[in-house]
Amino acid sequence: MAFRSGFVSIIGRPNAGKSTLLNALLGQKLAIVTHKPQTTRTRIHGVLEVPLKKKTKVEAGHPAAQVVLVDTPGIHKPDTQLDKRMMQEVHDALESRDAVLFIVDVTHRLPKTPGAGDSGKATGRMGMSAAEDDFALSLIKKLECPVILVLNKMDAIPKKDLLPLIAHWSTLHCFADVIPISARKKEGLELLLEKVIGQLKEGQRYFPKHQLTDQPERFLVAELIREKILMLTGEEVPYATAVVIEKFEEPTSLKKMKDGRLPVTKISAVIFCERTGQKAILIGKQGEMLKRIGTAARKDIESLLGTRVFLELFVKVQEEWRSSRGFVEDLDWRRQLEEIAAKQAAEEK
Ligand SMILES: Nc1nc2c(ncn2[C@@H]2O[C@H](COP(=O)(O)OP(=O)(O)OP(=O)(O)O)[C@@H](O)[C@H]2O)c(=O)[nH]1
Repeated sequence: MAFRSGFVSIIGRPNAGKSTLLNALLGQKLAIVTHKPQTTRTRIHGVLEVPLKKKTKVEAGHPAAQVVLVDTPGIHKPDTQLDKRMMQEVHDALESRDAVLFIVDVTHRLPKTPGAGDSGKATGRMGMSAAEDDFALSLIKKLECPVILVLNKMDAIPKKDLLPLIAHWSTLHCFADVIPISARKKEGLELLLEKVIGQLKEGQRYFPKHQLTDQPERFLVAELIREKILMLTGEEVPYATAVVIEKFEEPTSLKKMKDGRLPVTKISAVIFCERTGQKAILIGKQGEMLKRIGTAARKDIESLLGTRVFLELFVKVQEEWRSSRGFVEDLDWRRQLEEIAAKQAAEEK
């Protein structure tokens, strides 16, 4: 069976489990995950190498493949410049894809269908939920590539609820397949992969075999810091926060030092927030909150980089940055990368 390859975007509403699915398929934490909606702000490429699976009496099998998975921000109606940027990332991720995984959180109650008892009109939270589903569906309706419906969080509902869910979603769109999974428990992923590879065309690798992502480590580091802020602070603070790495000094060698300890990566990061009150929360009494964020992030960064890490964090106020187009665009890691390259080139001259 010839090698297959392709780009597969994972889209869905905030909190559906897109990042959890990406990490589960890759077997490695690439995207940050929290219980808070709108955790993911940019699209993340995760490169998955899948070995050949031979056909058996019970399984169809599949050829070897490279699947480039694209995690995206949750689909929502944009409000601020940051929201607009996040939705642009979703639209970009839907451009010329080989397949799309439309992921749905099955713990969301289904809106009532017309004629089922009362007026049939969904109101309140449920009505809003139906409107958000409609908005998400309107994006996939325009696609020409196959869309697989992924019913996630099956571990959290009774099995008997599956059929009504399939019936409901099948009336809304003609999906290439419907696969129930639990991304958290890693259930149903084999079948999902089989179906995904079934949609890919024969072709060469897009990325070298052992490359996990196109996102450089310094940006993964910024995300790990943001994840700890999301986990440790409440209310509006996490949403008003952006992390920018200002210094990222890697050790010259990854070999252990003479005293047997691992070498050190020196990192400085700025945490931007919108108001002085938020800054006070992020720093905490006698710097206690910033210390907790730093300690938690450092542990994860050390296991990502395989070195010890010296991490310095600073908090700065940038009023209403989420509504500033220029600031939001500067946060884009692809743009930051271009700027770093330009700066280095200027220094070398
Ligand atoms: N019970 C259960 N919870 C899950 C499952 N998959 C994800 N979750 C939880 O759902 C929450 C959201 O997961 P994420 O992976 O961050 O969701 P997302 O779609 O990437 O979210 P956004 O970045 O906000 O768009 C987290 O608390 C996850 O642990 C699952 O299969 N079962």
